[in-house]
Amino acid sequence: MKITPEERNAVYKTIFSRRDVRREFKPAPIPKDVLERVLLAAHHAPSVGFMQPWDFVLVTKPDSKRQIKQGFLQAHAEAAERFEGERKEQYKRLKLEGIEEAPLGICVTCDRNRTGPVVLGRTAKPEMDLFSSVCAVQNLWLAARAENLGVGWVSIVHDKVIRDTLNIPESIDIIAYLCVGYVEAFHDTPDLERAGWLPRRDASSAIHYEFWSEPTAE
Ligand SMILES: Cc1cc2c(cc1C)N(C[C@H](O)[C@H](O)[C@H](O)COP(=O)(O)O)c1[nH]c(=O)[nH]c(=O)c1N2
Repeated sequence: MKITPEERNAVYKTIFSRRDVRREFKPAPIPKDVLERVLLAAHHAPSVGFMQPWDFVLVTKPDSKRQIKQGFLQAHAEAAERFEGERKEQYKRLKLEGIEEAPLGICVTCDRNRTGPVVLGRTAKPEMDLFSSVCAVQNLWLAARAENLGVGWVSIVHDKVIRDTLNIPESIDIIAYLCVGYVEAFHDTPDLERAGWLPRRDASSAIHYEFWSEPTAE
């Protein structure tokens, strides 16, 4: 099956216009068929040894969101102390989650024992199962964008809060907590870029031919 130029353009459009969304979530629920398509796309991610270590815990109860939001507030306050001076003040001004505003939360997990102790492709690099679940996150993120759904990844929460709130067993790793919902708009550039936190690196500085090369001073 060949991808047509129009289809290729749609893929690139989706990739380049995907954003991490923390604000402007609309409360409208996500139709079941739309959510099923997005989750099916996530489930079709690549995985080491085809172990498919992920699960998706769907969170809609206000009480659960409230608990996770409380966890965010605590971790966020701790995080602020790690920055200094103006950077700290800038950090505190950033909006870094939409836990209660988004109609849906999705916790993506990784079952590191899913297919037994020896996994094809994991023998030299055991962390490959975790990376596989991250591939599922990215598939979900892009499929959601193609459905005009915003996704925001919230990692400023200790695992224990999410584990306790969602009753996730100790044997399962927590990979991501995602806020999902329709949004007012997708911005052209990342929030952190617009806020002056960091610029996008020049793409060419990330590409090295054959050997590692230090970035040249501009
Ligand atoms: C593993 C991981 C973890 C986080 C993020 C991303 C990833 C990949 N990002 C989103 C991040 O800030 C964002 O992707 C970049 O700023 C680039 O913006 P776009 O995603 O292109 O809009 C993120 N954003 C945020 O507001 N709160 C958070 O806790 C996190 N955590």
